[in-house]
Amino acid sequence: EKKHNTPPSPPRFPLIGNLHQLGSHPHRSLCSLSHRYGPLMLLHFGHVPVLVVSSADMAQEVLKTHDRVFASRPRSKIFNKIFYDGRDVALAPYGEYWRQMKSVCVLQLFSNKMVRSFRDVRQEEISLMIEKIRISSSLRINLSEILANLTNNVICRVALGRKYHGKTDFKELMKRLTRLLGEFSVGSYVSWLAWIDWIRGLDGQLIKLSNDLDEFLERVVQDHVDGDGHDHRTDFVDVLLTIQREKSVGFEIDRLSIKAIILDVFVGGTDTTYALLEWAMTELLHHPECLERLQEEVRTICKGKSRVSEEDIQEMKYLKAVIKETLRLHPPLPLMVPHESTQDVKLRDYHIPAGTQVMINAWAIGREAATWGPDAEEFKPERHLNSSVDFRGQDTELVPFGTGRRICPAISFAVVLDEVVLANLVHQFDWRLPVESTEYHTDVAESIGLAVHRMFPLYSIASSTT
Ligand code: HEM
Repeated sequence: EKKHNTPPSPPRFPLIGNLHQLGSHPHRSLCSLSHRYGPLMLLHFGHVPVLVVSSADMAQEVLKTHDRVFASRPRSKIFNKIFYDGRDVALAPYGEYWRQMKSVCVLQLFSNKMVRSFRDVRQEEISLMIEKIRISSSLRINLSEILANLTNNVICRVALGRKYHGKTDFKELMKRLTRLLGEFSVGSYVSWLAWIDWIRGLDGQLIKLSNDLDEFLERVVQDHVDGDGHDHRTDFVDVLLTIQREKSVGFEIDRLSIKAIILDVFVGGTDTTYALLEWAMTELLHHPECLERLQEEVRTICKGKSRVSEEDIQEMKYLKAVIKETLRLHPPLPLMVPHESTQDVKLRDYHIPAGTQVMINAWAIGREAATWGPDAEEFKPERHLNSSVDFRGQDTELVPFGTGRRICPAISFAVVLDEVVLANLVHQFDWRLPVESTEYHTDVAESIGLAVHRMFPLYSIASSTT
């Protein structure tokens, strides 16, 4: 029998396979490896074979041509413990349950109508943020913290109907969750032995956290059932409870599914949406000429207005280019969410067996010189002004939200929020870096974990223009 052709693999160690090559920023290490071994590599994380995709062409093959074959997710004991055994959307295996839940997301939770209905939530939270910045005008502020709070507040109000403060603070739970998931992510598989020890230590934490999260979500859903303590606007829990009551989507959705979807919204939506804003401000502060150009656009279109509205945004071409360029260089989920194949398939000349895990390096694809030219590493929003390449799923050159069946269902939701926040920030204030930080920060350290934001907070100085 003819031997199957497998994609090129870097040499590996017994037991750990290629884990030692990942380092703390796997998207970067995998990108370098792909320069040597090609856009389709077969690595081994421990004993698990993982296919790594690092070019727009190969992403086209995997996520477009063979979309259906690669539309499942690897099962992970850890993630399943937290995410209600894959009853959420993001980690559900490909199949009927996932299809129904995804369509609830696309048609009901993140529809254009729904996104529009939260306009005043966004505006109110932006006004609160602007006031907070204004009282610290000319002082050094922790902009990262301000942006993280804003994102968290908006998503809390949209999903749960109100902000949750207090001792069993949801924010605190989310912090614990992100930290734990980050530690479990490939970035921390430092060495096999250390890894085993450390899994043991984390196990207890995991069970405790998963119980705390469930208790919190249970309370939120029960509050909604009882009609307690949230505002009159229809939030995500309301929508899901209505579907449950009316059995309106042709399948049973129970309380577990509701809690699982809400958890997805927080885990998938908060850090990502925040990271995009933080990177956009970081790049603008390092490229004053871009900041100036953006300010000129925003201030011309909103001349005489006290704030930027969501209609104004539609005309702001440079603003959209800034967001796009930030997503290209800093995709908040640089390795997206892992996929898994459900059938044997041939990719180019390679045989890929069913059950293969796949990582798509959106970060590497955004920096490919073949697509983006010799200045691919540079922040240049102008490059998008006369280009039709977009991130909404049609072009595999830019895949910060993925593409194909598993594409992020909340693109508009996230982008509208980030655009209107960014426009208001530069409309109301002039911005600069504190003197002591301008020199070192040309290559800003990235955090470790699934969603990549800055390792250290962005401090900056705002001066009010009004
Ligand atoms: C800038 C912000 C965001 C980015 C960059 C982002 C990126 C992504 C990516 C890369 C995927 C995986 C695609 C794939 O596997 O092929 C994804 C999936 C998903 N995202 Fe987002 N996302 C963002 C915001 C949000 C928000 C705000 C929400 C919810 C409120 C959300 C909910 C989801 C869900 C539920 C999935 C799973 C879809 C599925 O498995 O079928 N995302 N997102």
